[in-house]
Amino acid sequence: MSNFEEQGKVFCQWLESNGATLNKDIAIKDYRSEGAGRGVVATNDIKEGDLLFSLPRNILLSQLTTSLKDLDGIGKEYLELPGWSPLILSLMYESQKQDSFWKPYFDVLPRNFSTPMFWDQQDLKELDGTDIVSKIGKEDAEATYERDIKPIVEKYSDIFDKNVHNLDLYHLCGSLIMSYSFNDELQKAEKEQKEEEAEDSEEEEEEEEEEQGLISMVPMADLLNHKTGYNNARLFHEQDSLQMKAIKNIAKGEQIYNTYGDLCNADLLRKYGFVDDINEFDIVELDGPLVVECSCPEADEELVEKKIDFLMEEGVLDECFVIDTEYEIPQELIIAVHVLLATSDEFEKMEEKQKLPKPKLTQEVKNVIENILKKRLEQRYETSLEEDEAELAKLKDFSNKRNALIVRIGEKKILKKTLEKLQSTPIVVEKRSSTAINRNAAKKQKK
Ligand SMILES: C[S@@+](CC[C@H](N)C(=O)[O-])C[C@H]1O[C@@H](n2cnc3c(N)ncnc32)[C@H](O)[C@@H]1O
Repeated sequence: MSNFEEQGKVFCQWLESNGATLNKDIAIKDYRSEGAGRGVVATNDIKEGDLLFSLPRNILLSQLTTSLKDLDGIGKEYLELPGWSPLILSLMYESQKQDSFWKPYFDVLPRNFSTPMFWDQQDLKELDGTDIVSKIGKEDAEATYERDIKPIVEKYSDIFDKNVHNLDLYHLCGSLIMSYSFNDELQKAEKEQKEEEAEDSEEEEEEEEEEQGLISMVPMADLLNHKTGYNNARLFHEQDSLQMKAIKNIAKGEQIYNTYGDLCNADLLRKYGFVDDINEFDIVELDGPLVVECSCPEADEELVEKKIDFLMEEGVLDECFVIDTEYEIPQELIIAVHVLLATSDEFEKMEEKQKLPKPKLTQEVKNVIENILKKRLEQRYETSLEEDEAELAKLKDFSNKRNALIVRIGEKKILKKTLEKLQSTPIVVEKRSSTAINRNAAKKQKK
């Protein structure tokens, strides 16, 4: 038996000896040849609704279950850290503790990640032009390390070793949380109750309401891979346990897939380090500045700022407009372009009445949006769609370059198809007051 298999076996024994139950018709399987690490397979036919495994809450690893909380001194302090920091610190601690309760679990967790956070400059270059670049967040993560983690590690030198519990381990644990954790709603309720009993301050209650659940590591549930369109299992958060159940009939030999959400390839790559060859949830973002630049290239800056504020207040303009695999132009984008094209008189009226124009696709608006799509397609990427497709055909591995190419190709296809669809969409001819006529009238009045 290989070490890889042996670790899987020990992990299952650990689960069962701690109260978990595993359906006899499932098994852990090695999917490394498909670039997917471990996964879970049906070893016999499974029926929709069947329990695949049940996990008692005490095996979950969270800021509330880690043995860190029982150590003198530090207890309260790490729990008060914001965001993921309490769980990151818990993982940093438990992962290096030789007699950790979760040792068999850590032994099956990866130590390397293929997310862009860990790519070298050459691979990162492959992402140029895509929506991922601005979202990798390595600098923000490192700032959090300096602010929240490092001071605790240094302060409690009897618990932590700064040479071991360092930035590398922090990145590893942060990446584990990013790609393996779950939000446990029921534990959140318990946590709230406990903390409310301890401190009944209004401010804290407000903070907790904003939380989405208690972020936890859920051994075994996190062994399931994801494949868009193939989801056949779901985790149910019951009072005493977490239960993974089949949500479809699963035939013998099929892989059991959880869902990580309806994620586009850019998000799958950024958070999980893989992409789907075909992904119906792919999207492209058209960012606000590009829309403004194409709609009013020479307009007076003050007016443009006012228009942007107005659009944001009305909820039309956000950081970006999103187009998906339906290839439709968002109504909000059409409205935004109308507002950005408006003369100062027209805009004054909109502001006065607090009324947005209708999302009519006039010739002028169509031209601007075509230009936005062309610019996004032609100016941001260094290669063409055809070049990318030819390059992809040559690659047989699961490399970072291949993943980046698939993201680029997905984005470019959406842009091209949206452009084609827009070009074949008939325009709305305004009977009386087209924007252009309004503009001329406004100019005449001024004279
Ligand atoms: C929740 S874990 C699933 C278990 C994981 N395969 C393992 O060996 O530990 C999520 C990670 O599994 C891998 N993964 C999940 N689905 C995948 C897929 N369809 N193709 C490639 N890798 C996948 C990615 O590395 C992802 O970050």
